[in-house]
Amino acid sequence: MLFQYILQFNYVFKDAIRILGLLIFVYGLMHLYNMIYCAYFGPLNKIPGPKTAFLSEFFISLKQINGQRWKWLQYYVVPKYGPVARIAPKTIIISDRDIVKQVLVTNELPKSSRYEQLRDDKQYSTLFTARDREFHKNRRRILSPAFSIKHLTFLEGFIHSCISDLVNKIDETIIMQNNNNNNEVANVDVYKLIQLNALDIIGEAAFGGSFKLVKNGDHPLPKKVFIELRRRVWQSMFPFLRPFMSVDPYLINFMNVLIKQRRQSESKRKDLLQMLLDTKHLEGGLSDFEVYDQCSEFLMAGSDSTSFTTAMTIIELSKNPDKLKRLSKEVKEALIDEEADDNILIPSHNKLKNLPYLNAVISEGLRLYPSAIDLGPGKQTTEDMVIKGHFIPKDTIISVNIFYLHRAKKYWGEDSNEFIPERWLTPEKLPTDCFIPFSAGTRNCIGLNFAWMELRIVIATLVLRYEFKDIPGQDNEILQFITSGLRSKSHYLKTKFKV
Ligand code: HEM
Repeated sequence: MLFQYILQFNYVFKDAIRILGLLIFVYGLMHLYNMIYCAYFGPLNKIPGPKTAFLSEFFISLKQINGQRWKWLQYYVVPKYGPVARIAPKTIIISDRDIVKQVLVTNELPKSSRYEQLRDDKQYSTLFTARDREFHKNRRRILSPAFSIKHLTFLEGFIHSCISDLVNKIDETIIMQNNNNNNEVANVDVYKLIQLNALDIIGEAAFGGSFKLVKNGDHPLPKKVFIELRRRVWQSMFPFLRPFMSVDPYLINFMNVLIKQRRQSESKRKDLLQMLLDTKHLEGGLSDFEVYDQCSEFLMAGSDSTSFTTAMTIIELSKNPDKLKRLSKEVKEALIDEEADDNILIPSHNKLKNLPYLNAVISEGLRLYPSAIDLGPGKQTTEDMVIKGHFIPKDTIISVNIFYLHRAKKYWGEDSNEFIPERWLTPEKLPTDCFIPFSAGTRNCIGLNFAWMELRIVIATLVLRYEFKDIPGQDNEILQFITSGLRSKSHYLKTKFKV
């Protein structure tokens, strides 16, 4: 009896396995058919591009993981396939000024669904990851006062206090390397220090106080936030990993304590954190979780981006002594009657904001080294459309090639890859619509004014106090994950005090 039962169960079990196998096979076949159909016969098949990349997102995800996606696009895909190229089953990259304008400004296409994967909690969007037009408009309206010209004066104080740490650190390095002789040259890792300085500034502006990274070299919070960013990038590329990856409780605890302390404290700093907390009573104001989420976003969006441009601009100046000299002369003359505080002169933004050569140098830095090389997660079409003769079906993801627009010879001339700030002194001759380091349209960077202020003050302080000379032969390979940076995370310059 038992034997018969086992035998019968065995038959049923085997049949079930066979049916399951057949179902999996049919599903696989359908999936393969869909993949091949979408790749080579679907509505995007007229757009040129590397054929293997049409089959699956996997190819581009692999390049994204090791930071090389941008190089593949700039030096292989765009030269070979032109201004509208297909780089994945449903993704194209555009490298044409008119098309970019249409996508970002005229049609204002919404962000792609990939931004949802970058959220901590899929239900809660931040300003950066918002897709719904109305939600974004409302959130932007609420957050804009924190970045307004009026509020920048409060934020400027935070920048100043962090820059004194930066200057003290560089001074200390010069003095230490030269056995207390102030007139000698030292090798200073300017790239690294500028990166730490930008994090300290965001710490001051959005987390209640500087992380003191320049001074002490370490603080767990920024490290954890960047691990968190990596987690989100991974889950955006491989959504099935989401259930296995959770946010580090340290981050939430840190912010919870900070928010609680701030709510209880009498004296309120006028920083970004406070501005966000004060929205609680407004319509559409932020909950405590959203304040935490938004501040973390400022840290991710506002530190590496600003520090990359600042550092690369200083590195370019160190390779171009005549331009460095011209800039420091302009800054020095503008500050002739400014008093140094504790022997450190950190210029006020008011004195710097209209200096033509300083602005030209920064624009050139932003042009050659835009931290958002292309708007990777992209925009998404909401209906079929024709762009400059190309049929683009609904739900296509469109990546915007900022790097190409900034460097194309056809827009900027034969010297487009060279660092020539002078070109900005006659802006009427420039293709300014091809200059979009902060993106364009309603989804442009909310931190634009803050970033410009930081760039001006940091660069002016440094060129006023030090002479820099490049040390050739260092690894200058750029990697791009969400923002870009040097692979080596360091670049040394020969640095000495100005006489
Ligand atoms: C040189 C420095 C910076 C550059 C080049 C830059 C660039 C950009 C770009 C290209 C975007 C559009 C991204 C997209 O569409 O996916 C953006 C958006 C954004 N940036 Fe920046 N950024 C900089 C500094 C900052 C700073 C300092 C902050 C904040 C403290 C910040 C916060 C944001 C936020 C919150 C958004 C989303 C805005 C929205 O969707 O309304 N950025 N930035």
